Amino acid sequence: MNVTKFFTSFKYAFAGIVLASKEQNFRFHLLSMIIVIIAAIFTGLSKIEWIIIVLVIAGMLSLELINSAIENMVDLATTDIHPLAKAAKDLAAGAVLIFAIASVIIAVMIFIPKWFNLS
Ligand SMILES: Nc1ncnc2c1ncn2[C@@H]1O[C@H](COP(=O)(O)OP(=O)(O)OP(=O)(O)O)[C@@H](O)[C@H]1O
Repeated sequence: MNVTKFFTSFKYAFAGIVLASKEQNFRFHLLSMIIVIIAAIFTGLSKIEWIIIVLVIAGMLSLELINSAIENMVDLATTDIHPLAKAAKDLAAGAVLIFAIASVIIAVMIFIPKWFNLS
């Protein structure tokens, strides 16, 4: 195993996250993540609820990075207006939207019963 190559790939992966942090959508997700973590700390979650929250946050941020990567690849492939370019970008954006909706539903299912003593 090449240790130098292994750590270099970490450097590039981290550069990707830094690059994404300049985008408005990613910053919105980062802000949401901070709010959710603060809410989770004050609400008091079980271990399994924390696991779900961590998975949802990681999934959301990862999906946003993949969406940005697809947008960049499409822009690199063509500067023309093309239905396939539109489809690629819209499909990626759709994937982000589906996960975002699921994340909100999961957050509501975890937090609301605790806040209003419904569980
Ligand atoms: N080359 C293209 N051909 C056809 N439609 C395109 C093309 N590029 C973008 N579009 C359409 O315009 C929309 C906005 O494109 P844009 O490149 O601004 O992406 P975006 O989703 O707004 O990304 P960002 O997160 O950078 O704002 C896309 O979702 C797509 O529907």
